[in-house]
Amino acid sequence: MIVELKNITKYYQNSGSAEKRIILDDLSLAIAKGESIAIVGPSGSGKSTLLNVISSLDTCNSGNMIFDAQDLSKLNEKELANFRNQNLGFVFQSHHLLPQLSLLENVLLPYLPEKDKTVKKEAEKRALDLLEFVGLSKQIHQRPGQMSGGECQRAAVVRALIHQPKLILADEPTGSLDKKSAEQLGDLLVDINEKQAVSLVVVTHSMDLAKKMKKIYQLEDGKLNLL
Ligand SMILES: Nc1ncnc2c1ncn2[C@@H]1O[C@H](COP(=O)(O)OP(=O)(O)OP(=O)(O)O)[C@@H](O)[C@H]1O
Repeated sequence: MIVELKNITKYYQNSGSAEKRIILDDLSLAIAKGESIAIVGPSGSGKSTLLNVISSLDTCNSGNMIFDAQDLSKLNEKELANFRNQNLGFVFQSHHLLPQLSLLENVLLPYLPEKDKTVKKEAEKRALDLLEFVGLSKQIHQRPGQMSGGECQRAAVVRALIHQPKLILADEPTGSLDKKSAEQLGDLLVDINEKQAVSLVVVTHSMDLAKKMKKIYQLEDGKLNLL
């Protein structure tokens, strides 16, 4: 398993109030290595919260989160940050590329402080290969403002992959795209999941995107149901 959530409970409680608002209710989930899953559910059902718990960006009130056989509850903040940097790739609804940098520079940004020339060269080779894989090899020197929304989002996927993560977490990755670009991005994520040996968790309102994943879970009343 790449991810095992065991009996996760997460609630919010206003200060001074005894009432708890339960978002994740004794929820368990196992994601196999190489698997792709979609999490769907009504607005406010806790999808982003769940994604944040999986990525260790958010804590839960009880339960365990195991990643690749490692119990994350045993790690401190600094160790968690290292864990995220090494193992996870994030794709958001907006691409968050820096407008003043070229596409290639954006993708290689995490390697800017890198002093080891071999590591840098290898990252550059990976960046060029991945940019070719997503069909952007001709645009590597263009800036985000000179590219379409779909192209920027594909570049954001490459940025998420550049450090060879084990798991990609995507929160509404097609939410800002038109139908055709959304379709292309969904296919790209599936292709990457299958060919780059990376597991994939996608949170979305789009059933078109969800259906491309191997499993679809519906989050409702704090519980996950396999559709
Ligand atoms: N820091 C917080 N304090 C209190 N309540 C919060 C906090 N963060 C989130 N919530 C509540 O938790 C619930 C779940 O939020 P979440 O963003 O996970 O839902 P979602 O399913 O991703 O929604 P959407 O589909 O609209 O993005 C919401 O009702 C939200 O208001």
